[in-house]
Amino acid sequence: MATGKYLRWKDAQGNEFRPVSISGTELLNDRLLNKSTGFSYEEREAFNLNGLLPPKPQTFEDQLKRAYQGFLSACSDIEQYLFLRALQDRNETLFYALLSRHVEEMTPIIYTPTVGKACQEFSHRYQKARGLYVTADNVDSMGEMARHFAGKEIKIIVVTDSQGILGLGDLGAGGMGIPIGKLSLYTLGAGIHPGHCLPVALDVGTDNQDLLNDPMYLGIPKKRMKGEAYKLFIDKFVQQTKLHFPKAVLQWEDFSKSNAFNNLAKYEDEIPSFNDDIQGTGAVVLAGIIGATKIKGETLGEQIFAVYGAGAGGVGVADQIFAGLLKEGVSHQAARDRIFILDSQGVVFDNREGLDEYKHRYAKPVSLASDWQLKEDNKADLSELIDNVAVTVLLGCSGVGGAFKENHVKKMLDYTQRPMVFPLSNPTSNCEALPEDIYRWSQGQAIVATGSPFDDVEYDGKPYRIGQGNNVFIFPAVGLATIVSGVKKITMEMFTTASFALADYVPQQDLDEGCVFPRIGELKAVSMHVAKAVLKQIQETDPDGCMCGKEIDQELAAHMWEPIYLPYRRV
Ligand SMILES: NC(=O)c1ccc[n+]([C@@H]2O[C@H](COP(=O)([O-])OP(=O)(O)OC[C@H]3O[C@@H](n4cnc5c(N)ncnc54)[C@H](O)[C@@H]3O)[C@@H](O)[C@H]2O)c1
Ligand SMILES: O=C(O)C[C@H](O)C(=O)O
Ligand SMILES: [Mn+2]
Repeated sequence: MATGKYLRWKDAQGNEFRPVSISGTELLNDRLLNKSTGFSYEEREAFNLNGLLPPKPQTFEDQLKRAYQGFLSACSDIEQYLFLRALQDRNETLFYALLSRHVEEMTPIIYTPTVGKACQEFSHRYQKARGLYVTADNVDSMGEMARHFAGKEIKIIVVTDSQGILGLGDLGAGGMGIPIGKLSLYTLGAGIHPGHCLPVALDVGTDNQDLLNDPMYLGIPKKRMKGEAYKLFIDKFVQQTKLHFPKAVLQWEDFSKSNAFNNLAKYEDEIPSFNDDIQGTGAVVLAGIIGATKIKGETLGEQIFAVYGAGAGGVGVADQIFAGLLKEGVSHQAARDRIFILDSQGVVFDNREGLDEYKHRYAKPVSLASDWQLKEDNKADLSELIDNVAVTVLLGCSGVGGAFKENHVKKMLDYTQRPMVFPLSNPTSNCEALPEDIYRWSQGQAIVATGSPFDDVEYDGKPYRIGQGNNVFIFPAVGLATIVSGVKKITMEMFTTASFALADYVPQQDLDEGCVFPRIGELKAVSMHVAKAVLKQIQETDPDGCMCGKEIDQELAAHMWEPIYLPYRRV
């Protein structure tokens, strides 16, 4: 639990209280300690708050009511986002209590899809400082910057360089919205104390010309740092992080594909870290596929997979499917043979010049297509792949809205009664197909999941709930398990375990109705279930290691933060 200013103590009678040493406006301006109108008469007296608040203290429930009214009176999704962010910056306890009472309604506001718009409009909507902006000019002084967070014991950092924000691309300094949103889900979903969370934006410039042309742009108005200079900068950032935030787990988020793979490979043995787009996405998608195979009464090894989009998400998904196939006993070669990846040039064949390193393992021999009818020799697009290969699982990680068409889904029905069609790209406008179209094209037979949230769809008089295949069902749990256990390396096996645990969580009734993911409203229960499974695996893999002799439930409970007010006593 939190140290320093945010301690929880018990007195001799067993009454819990928080020892607080600050007072007056300093206390009201501390987002982790502020109770605002919730300070009692006694606390107002003890903490020098007289005259600083409207006279009548309010109950927590009334504060929540007022906050919810404020949320509802905001007239658009972005206004609601700004309302919630402002509340978060004033009073985190109230913010998380409100969120936890309205998870389904508010997650799409603080997270995908609205957070995408907030990142795009960042410079025009900026309100208050949060997190760290690390640049080439200040990276060497991270020690000094870290002092602002002294006493908070940073345990989880989500960092982006903003080059691949969702499917929206390079958003420069505006990408900061993503670490802030992801970390809110760490607290909401995994109970991590908000004081332990640090959002970081690495501002290395931007290649987004619209931002560079915008006089209001708040980031460094220069082209992106690249090559050796970029690598050196990232290295400095990691070394400084290890030094000044020695307890932190590092989550890489929304880096462009090559940097995503390179940074992960370079540092995963050096600092407990993972790339959410690669590994979190891989695990969540495998879970959905496992659920769908249960619906179909088939195995993973009976499927043929087309992963549309061969970047961080797509190759991460391919890697995790590969691991799932191996776990089922399928051979390396047979597993590779069943996974096709496509990028902007179509199916990845081995005749490509300058093929990116991370795509090699799924490149298919071009001879495979020798008898395919192709518009262009040795090149196959998605239609041509599905015309020639009995694809049963179609996964979208391309960021290309509307890329999945009727002919793709219809053709899959020739190969299987229940095709899996997961358009996973975010935000909503980048989704490869609308769920209602997929149901129409497949006469309700497709098993559908999307990355962004969608309302239920009615087809042929029957309602369908659209499962959200989003890494939110994985990263808070894996991050929590890492923090709780103190493991030094986050492994592929931890993600595979998380994936099977998530699949296990989905009740048979949901599967019967064709839905392979839990409701977002269950995020906390899901995260606890998945984190437990990962902790168990850590314990079993290394019985003498960091989880030796520890009771998992107790360890988890000791890390849980609840958004409630404790009485304050002056120290
Ligand atoms: N649901 C989730 O949890 C989740 C997780 C991660 C990423 N995503 C989404 O996946 C998308 C991609 O993210 P990323 O981080 O992998 O990006 P990325 O840039 O690393 O990869 C995008 C890939 O799509 C390919 N592509 C682009 N245009 C294409 C086209 N016309 N046809 C086929 N392929 C094309 C690119 O070549 C690249 O291989 C984004 O929209 C993102 O929101 C979703
Ligand atoms: O942020 C999300 O909603 C999921 C994922 O990390 C993405 O980049 O799209
Ligand atoms: Mn992401």
